[in-house]
Amino acid sequence: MSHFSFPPTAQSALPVAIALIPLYIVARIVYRLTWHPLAIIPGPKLAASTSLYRAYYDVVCDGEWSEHLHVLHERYGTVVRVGPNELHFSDPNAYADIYGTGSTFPKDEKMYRCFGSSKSVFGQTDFHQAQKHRAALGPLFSRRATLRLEQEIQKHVDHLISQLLTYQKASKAADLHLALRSVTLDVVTSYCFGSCFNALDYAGFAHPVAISMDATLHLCWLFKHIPILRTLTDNCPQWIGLALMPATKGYYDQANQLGAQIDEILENPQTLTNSEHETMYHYFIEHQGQKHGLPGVKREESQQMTTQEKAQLRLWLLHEGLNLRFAGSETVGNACTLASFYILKDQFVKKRLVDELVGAWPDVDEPMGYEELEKLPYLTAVIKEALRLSWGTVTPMPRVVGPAGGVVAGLSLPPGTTIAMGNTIMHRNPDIFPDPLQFIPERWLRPDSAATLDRYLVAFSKGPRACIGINLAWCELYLILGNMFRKLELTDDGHSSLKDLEFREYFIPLYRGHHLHAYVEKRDQ
Ligand code: HEM
Repeated sequence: MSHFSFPPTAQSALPVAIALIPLYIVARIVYRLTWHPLAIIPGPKLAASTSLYRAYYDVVCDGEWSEHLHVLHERYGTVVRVGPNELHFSDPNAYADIYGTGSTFPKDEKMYRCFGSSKSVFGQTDFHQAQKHRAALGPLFSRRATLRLEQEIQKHVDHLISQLLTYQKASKAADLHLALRSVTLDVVTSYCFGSCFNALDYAGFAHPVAISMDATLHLCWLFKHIPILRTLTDNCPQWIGLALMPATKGYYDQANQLGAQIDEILENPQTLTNSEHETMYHYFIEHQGQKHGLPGVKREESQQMTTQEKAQLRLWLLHEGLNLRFAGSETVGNACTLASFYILKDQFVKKRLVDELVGAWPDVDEPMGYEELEKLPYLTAVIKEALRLSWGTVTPMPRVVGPAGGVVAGLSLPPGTTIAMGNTIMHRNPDIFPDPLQFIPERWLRPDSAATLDRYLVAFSKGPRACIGINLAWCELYLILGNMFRKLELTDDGHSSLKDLEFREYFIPLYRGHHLHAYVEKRDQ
């Protein structure tokens, strides 16, 4: 007998255990289809049986889930069981119950861990822990703080205009998609970290971070459905990651850059005094961190921190930084690109917008601030419509019902149920937004629109986990679009079509079509 053979009992138990696996799987499926508390909710049987149903649409169909949800609601009604433990809603009232004021549902760990920033405000799934983070970071994004930093934002917008004007001399079309991605990247990095990526200075606006995002975003669904891949990626040496996926270079570059900045600050917090304005580091390190029970530190105490404490704080700041960079640039960039697309395609919209801007801002050499721009009704309507059709996030943001159960749209839900309602479902509801796929700024000009429409614009989500950067986002949208269409005569190069706005769903929309390009001239009057 071999020295390595199993004892007789284990030897006979192993085949039995193997034989029981299929039985267990079948029993689980039967349970899910019959006795499970969600068994009465309509939906595809396959979805109720296994989460591989969703994985198929996420991974194999390349980010097709949110589109598939529209089909499911057509077929099954306003509540659909889309996974063994998961419901998706389309009733507009459900949105308020899931996300609105008073909602304390935690975020779904299975989804949010795939982004690899669990310590950030965004990645914090626990409701109460997230509120502490929001209390610490919130003041950086208050309206007052944004107004204080308006000139900083304007500086980048001015640079965008002058960089676009270089295309006038070169007589070639500028890549507006990358230009807008670059300006939002520069704004968010200088606003949050006090050190700018200078993406606008790259030839063709092709900063590696702007490029790498599109090239790596699709990995998130693999990470979600095979979590070990996330763990391996986070822990493997960078050179292996780079060898396997050269497109991750931009991601690693920014993580290294941010990491170096954090190390410097932790080593010598006095460097914060040299900063031109307050950044996320000031809010966490100086004012708020400790106050809210987070691993914050006061400047003078940082020298006494143990290596372990420093590592904890470093990871926390890194996650926050990486997330803010992502959350703050792609979203605003997408909304600006989409607005530009429709403005350039529709001469009526363009004329009405330019007329309004020229009328309100006759002398282009005089600055026009955010607070004046936000009073312009047509510009406001264009921005709202662009937010509606750029969706914010396109993946329904999953929340989990707590141990006490919950009620959504009048339906009682058992503990542990994952619930969501996607922004595309809300923004494409024809009862709220007739002709939902058409870009119609005029819908926001109706006298009753503030009362009837505003609450259904959910691009920033709603409630206690809504976008923390909303004030900064609005300010950027007004300054970028207001300045671009007042100061420049932009003409579509004729190569983009509606097809290019078709997206794959990777939490945010991923546009793979031809980038919007435009010829640029200076507007004289
Ligand atoms: C047009 C621009 C923007 C849109 C449409 C947008 C949309 C959203 C949405 C829908 C969420 C909720 C995500 C979820 O529940 O999983 C969110 C959260 C968040 N956003 Fe934004 N966002 C924008 C700009 C920004 C900016 C400029 C920043 C900051 C630099 C920012 C930072 C955040 C953060 C930190 C969260 C997480 C909040 C939490 O989980 O409590 N966003 N955003």
